[in-house]
Amino acid sequence: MCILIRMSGCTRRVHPSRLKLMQPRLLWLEHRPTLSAALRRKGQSTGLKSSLHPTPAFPPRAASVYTTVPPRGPLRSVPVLCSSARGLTLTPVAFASSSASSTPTPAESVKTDTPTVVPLRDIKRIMRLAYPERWRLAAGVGFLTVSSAVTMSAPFFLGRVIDTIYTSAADTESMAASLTSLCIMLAGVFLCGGACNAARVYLMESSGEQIIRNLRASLFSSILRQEVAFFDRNKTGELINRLSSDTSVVGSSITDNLSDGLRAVAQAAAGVSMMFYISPSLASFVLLIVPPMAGLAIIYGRFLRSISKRTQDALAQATQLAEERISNMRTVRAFGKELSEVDTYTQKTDYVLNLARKEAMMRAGFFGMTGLSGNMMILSVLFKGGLLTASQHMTVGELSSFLMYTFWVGISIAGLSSFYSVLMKGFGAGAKLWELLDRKPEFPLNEGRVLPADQLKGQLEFCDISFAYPTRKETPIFQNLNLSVPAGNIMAVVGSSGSGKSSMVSLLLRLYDTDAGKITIDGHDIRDLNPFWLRGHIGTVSQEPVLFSCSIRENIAYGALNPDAVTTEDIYRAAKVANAYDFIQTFPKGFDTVVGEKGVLLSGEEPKQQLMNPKQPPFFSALDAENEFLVQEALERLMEGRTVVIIAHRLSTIKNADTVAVLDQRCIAECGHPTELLGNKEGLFRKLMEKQAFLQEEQQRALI
Ligand SMILES: Nc1ncnc2c1ncn2[C@@H]1O[C@H](COP(=O)(O)OP(=O)(O)OP(=O)(O)O)[C@@H](O)[C@H]1O
Repeated sequence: MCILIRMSGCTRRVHPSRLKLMQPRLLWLEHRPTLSAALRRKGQSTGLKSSLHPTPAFPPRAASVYTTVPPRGPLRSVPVLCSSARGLTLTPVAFASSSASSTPTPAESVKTDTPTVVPLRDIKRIMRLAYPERWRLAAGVGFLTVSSAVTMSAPFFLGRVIDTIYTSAADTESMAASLTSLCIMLAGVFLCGGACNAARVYLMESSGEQIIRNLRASLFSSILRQEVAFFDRNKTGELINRLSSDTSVVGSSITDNLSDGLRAVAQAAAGVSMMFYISPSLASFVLLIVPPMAGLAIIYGRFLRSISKRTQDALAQATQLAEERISNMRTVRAFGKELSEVDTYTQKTDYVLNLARKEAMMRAGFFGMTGLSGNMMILSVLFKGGLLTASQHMTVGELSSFLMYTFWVGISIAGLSSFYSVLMKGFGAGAKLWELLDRKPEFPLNEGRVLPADQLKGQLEFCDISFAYPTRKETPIFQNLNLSVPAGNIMAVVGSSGSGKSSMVSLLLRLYDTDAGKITIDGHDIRDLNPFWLRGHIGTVSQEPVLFSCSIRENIAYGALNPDAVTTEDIYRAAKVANAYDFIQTFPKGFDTVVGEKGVLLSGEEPKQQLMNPKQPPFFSALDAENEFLVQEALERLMEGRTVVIIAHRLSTIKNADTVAVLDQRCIAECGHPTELLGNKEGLFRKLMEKQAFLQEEQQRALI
């Protein structure tokens, strides 16, 4: 449909390659955001910038950007060739907006209250999660029942063995016969129990992993569907922590743990029943200890649930910090902040440690109590059971069986308390996950009108637009902004840093909705259009290149609607249209060169040409001049017949535009043909251009 171009103050050209696989009607090229812009986005003052040098209207940029737009077909992203200190890189760029991340306001953050009782809906959520695995889990429970029955029958039969030894001690032969048959039978039963136990563990663990995987997939899908403002409020590291750590805590709380918990319940129930069967009076006496222990377990479980939630939140914050610093390592290194960042991270992890210590204290007290009560139970059995045996009310075998059941019941109660505590941890960690999973995005991803291809001309209208970012409602970016871009025209948008050039593009891509006014494409309000379709018809090219850590081939194919259906010929054709084919072929692995995260490995790959002739001037600087022409040419080809919005600072780029719009004071202050606007000596555009020219001269002089 149309093309949006954002360009910086230095050399920049456009290079078409991935866009070959798509058909945008609008392309946007963007420059690298400045430090001042980054600071502004964080809501900080720009004092640093003004103390270093006067705020330029168009700050000089460090990198050149080459971008291309493909011809027909659905557009998802745009490859960018970027010549910088790292060398020349090729990148797919889907959205070039330099979005700001700002601290979530308490009202906007996901709620964090922990109710003291597990709400029924949380239990239902957990059950729903386990539902797809119901058959495996049911089979697991079946095997569990058999293996528990075997385990719990063991003390009874072992008691019989003891009684056989004692009662038939006089008749050695019959004792040996009974003992042999009993032992053979018991060995068979135990073998069967062992097999059932193994089957139970396998079924429960594999369905556990499946549940965790389903949970992660649903969560990731829910996160990716959220509107862009959601990501301004919720930080990447935190979301990643939810995806990795919280899902695992929740998943294991309902699988391995559930399996162990069920086993503990079954064994405790069977054990208690057998204790009553053998000696009701002794069982009533021994089990008096259970009610106080159960009360203690409930209090402990509640504490655990709340502390687990706090621990997961604290961990998410620590991960957020680590993610942000590691992904901006160059900035950290440039400012020599490694040690202070380590301190900050250590403080965050210290907080996690403090919470873990509190949990450890409670755990120590609780498990100390359960251990003590278990031993007290055994002691009481020996005491009272010994008296009953002495008074001939119990045989030695019965006492032995009873003692073993007491052991089992003790172990099962300990297992139950551990099950309960892990389950409570799961509920604690799950609170935030449910909110993320249930969150409805503010705008739909793939709903709304789709215009027939023949109706699409690419006329853009910004009508009375007022807008402020959701995280900074008090700072309006636009107020009653009006701008019209006729279909097929090239419109250059200029303005000082922070005047809202990128924000205009974000609104056009419907990354945010306007507060008032509307944006139309061929007279259709973009809010009525399907956002997925809309973005598919807008090519955006940013100066800030984004490469995924896979091969150049995969990076180019990323732009296609169905990357798996893209053939090698498609990739080569796209690269040729972008004038990037020869350049890519110079790498030893050609299109299979793995570019590494953000493309860093690409600069490490020495092109063959340089390897062959080390005396040649550095490859990239030689290629730059050549590429400048190639990319410019490719871009010009691609701009034909499309509406193009260029965000640029250099007069050489702007003067080819049909119209220039100058952004100032939250609206379009001047609009007209570049020559006409330059003719107005008092005009804002003229002043901006003079400042730019001055800066370039200054730059040149500094370089000399
Ligand atoms: N996601 C965001 N959340 C909050 N504020 C933002 C966001 N993105 C940009 N801003 C703010 O909006 C204002 C306009 O930013 P924008 O990036 O559109 O300006 P620009 O003219 O493109 O600037 P530059 O040329 O320096 O990139 C700035 O004050 C910026 O801090």
